[in-house]
Amino acid sequence: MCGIVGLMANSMVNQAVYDALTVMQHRGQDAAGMMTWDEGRFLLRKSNGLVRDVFHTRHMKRLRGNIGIGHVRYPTAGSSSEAESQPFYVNSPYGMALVHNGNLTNSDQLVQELFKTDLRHINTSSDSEVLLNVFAHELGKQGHQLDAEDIFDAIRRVHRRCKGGYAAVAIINGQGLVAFRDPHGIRPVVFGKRETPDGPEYMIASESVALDVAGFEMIRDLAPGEAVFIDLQRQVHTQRCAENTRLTPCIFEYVYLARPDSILDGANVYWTRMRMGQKLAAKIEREWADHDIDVVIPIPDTSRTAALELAQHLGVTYREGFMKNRYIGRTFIMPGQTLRKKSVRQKLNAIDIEFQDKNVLLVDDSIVRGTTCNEIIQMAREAGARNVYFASAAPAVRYPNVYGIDMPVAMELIAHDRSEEDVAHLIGADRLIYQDLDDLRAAVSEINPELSEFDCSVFDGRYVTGDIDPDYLARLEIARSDAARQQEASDHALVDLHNDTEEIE
Ligand SMILES: O=P(O)(O)OC[C@H]1O[C@H](OP(=O)(O)OP(=O)(O)O)[C@H](O)[C@@H]1O
Ligand SMILES: NC(=O)CC[C@H](N)C(=O)O
Ligand SMILES: [Mg+2]
Repeated sequence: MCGIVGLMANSMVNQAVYDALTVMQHRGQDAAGMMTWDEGRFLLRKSNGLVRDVFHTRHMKRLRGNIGIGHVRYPTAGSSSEAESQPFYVNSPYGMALVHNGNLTNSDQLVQELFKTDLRHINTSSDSEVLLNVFAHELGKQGHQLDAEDIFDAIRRVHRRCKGGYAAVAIINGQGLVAFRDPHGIRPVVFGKRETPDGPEYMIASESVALDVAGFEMIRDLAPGEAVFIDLQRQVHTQRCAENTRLTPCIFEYVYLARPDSILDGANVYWTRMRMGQKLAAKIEREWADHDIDVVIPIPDTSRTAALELAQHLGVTYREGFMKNRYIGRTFIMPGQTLRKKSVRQKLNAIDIEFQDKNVLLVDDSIVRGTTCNEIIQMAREAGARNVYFASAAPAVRYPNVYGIDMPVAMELIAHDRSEEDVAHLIGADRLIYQDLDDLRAAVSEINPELSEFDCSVFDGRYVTGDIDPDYLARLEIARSDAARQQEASDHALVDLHNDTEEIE
């Protein structure tokens, strides 16, 4: 899950793109980038780091133009080198730039096809460069006088060729801004409008919170397989560009990935997390009616919403027993296990009096590798807790993700091939309670009854695109385990637009 944004405005877009990326920083902390279009010229700045570190005043001054796209990256393919940060650019046809959230599952095959049949070279191991080149190649078949129908025809063929989860926004030189979403709607994308005295402006983004901060009214989510094209006259064209579409959004967006103040596919993320807390409380009442929990303590940040609701429904005191260092980012999306582990201790510190001689129920939104709960349970014991119970607002994460969340290796998941008792023992909890999958699904669909199906692959091993088999997962494991990535060189030279110099105009 990266964050993407596209903006067509009537004045310079650089600051609004920057602001949108800042509010989507939680979707990717490795790299950030922006490409603007200034009457026939693309301008680029991208680099490793947080938004505030990547864009300095001199870069912002250079990013001129009324159309722009931006990206915050959390790599799920290739390396975390600067060369693979986004946006990507190709000069033919027209000149195009693209940002992508998600992960293509047939990227290797597409690289071969692009090289052998389409005569296109992919210079990195990023699937997003592949997606851009497939789109560019298909657009190149449409002839000279491009209109909305031509763009939609090209996207129709992109959907036929590309498999996996993808939400993308692109600028086509001299034509406009275009966005599309995969036929299963796995990754989110919304678009909105803002009226100005000079006419309407449009923003497309991964999460509605980006529209909120910039004062855009949400129009709607893109439907699965749908594309939106905004031409230079600010005319909006939309079309469903895939057959057999089925909305099965990634349920992990509601559990952890998205900000609680976003609304995705008509479901308010905050409300869904409240429901998760309520349902978890009901499970505890069902299965452990005579519990002896003295206090419910959340593990900041994401679990707070569910934990407070859980405590209220159980009628147990809720206390903030862990203080979070606001300057440390999300640990789950950090690269490498050593860094993640170290960061949990730097990020969270216990307030001893909330633990001394108490039976505490620690609540997290999910347990993935077990990095956080391992450390936290130890900290609770060090702080004097009598018994440490642990509850997860999501079911056990047992299977790899292949659609844009970087958990590609089953063996790295603490619950893979293990019973709940085994996990409880391993993390050192006196009791462990996981949410049931049906309850998690209900927590979202009760908020928006039109949402009935989800990609729940990390919980049930069922991959909605139907192209994932054990061989695929075995190959992914070899390529993307933490161990494999440690060996990979991360300093590939940046081959891209050559206007990214440190020069000040
Ligand atoms: O079992 P693990 O592999 O540790 O992964 C799960 C943990 O990681 C996430 O927290 P994170 O620190 O990324 O972000 P947050 O501050 O939004 O909770 C999530 O909220 C869990 O706490
Ligand atoms: N998390 C994502 O959406 C990643 C996008 C893309 N696959 C990359 O690795 O850059
Ligand atoms: Mg957390």
